[in-house]
Amino acid sequence: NLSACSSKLAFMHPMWQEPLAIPGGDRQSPIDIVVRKSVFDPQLRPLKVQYDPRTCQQIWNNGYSFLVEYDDTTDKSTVKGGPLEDQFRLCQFHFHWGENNAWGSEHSIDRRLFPAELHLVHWNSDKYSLFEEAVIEENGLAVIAVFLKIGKRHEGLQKLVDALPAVRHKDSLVEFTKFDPSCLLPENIDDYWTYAGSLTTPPLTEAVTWIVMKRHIEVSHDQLAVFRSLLFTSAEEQVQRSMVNNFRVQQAVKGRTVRSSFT
Ligand SMILES: NS(=O)(=O)c1c(F)c(F)c(-n2cc(CC3CCCCC3)nn2)c(F)c1F
Ligand SMILES: [Zn+2]
Repeated sequence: NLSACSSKLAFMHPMWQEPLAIPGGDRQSPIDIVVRKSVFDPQLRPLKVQYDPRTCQQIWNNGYSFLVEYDDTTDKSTVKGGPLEDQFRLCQFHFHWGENNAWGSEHSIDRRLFPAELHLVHWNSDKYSLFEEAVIEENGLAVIAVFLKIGKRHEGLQKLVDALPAVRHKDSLVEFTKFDPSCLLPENIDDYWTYAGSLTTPPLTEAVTWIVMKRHIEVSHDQLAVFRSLLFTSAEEQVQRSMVNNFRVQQAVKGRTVRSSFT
């Protein structure tokens, strides 16, 4: 059962050494979302997502995940509404996944883990002029999280899967264009949980408004297996390490309220 697996997770080697001092430390991510403790907020509006596939530029392996990066010099691919007061520009999306299908997501719903989790990273272009600026501000980023389940093949994802062998090693980069990330969103994006959190990778800054989708998407076993063929290590390193279990350990909720857009 999953509880046994999650306790086993505790003994797994986390992807990186957790820093001793964390900035602030009272709104860290990821967390377990306890559904019965979430609070319905009728003032949460529908999310407005507008992505232009022409802003898609490249994929690179940063040694934590593979990032699909977008041109964020104009407001062509944006998210607003929902819990957001401002407009946020898409800068990249990436995933977190496990060594098998029993775990891999960063967030969980009532302790239920998923085999993988998609993060669409946006920064507040109403208040800041660069991602690097926004990443240290408390209302700087908005990340949309979508859980992945194993099931039927995801046709839209296949173009991305086919490009992954070209970025197998850390620091490799390949041109990747005309990809519309809205194909990775569930049909219904009106049902989500939202809470104040942080980046789950360094610099772990407490800059993120998290928007966690209630509905998951399906990808095939073979598609997810290609994610696991990536490497944490660069081509020069002697010992190659498979890029798997690239999720952070879950953090204390510390009195935060998780709001839901649905009852
Ligand atoms: N899991 S997450 O929380 O959705 C998540 C994010 F939100 C991120 F912003 C990043 N992120 C990290 C950098 C390096 C920057 C290098 C310049 C200084 C700022 C960090 N680029 N994007 C990231 F890697 C990630 F995993
Ligand atoms: Zn992430």
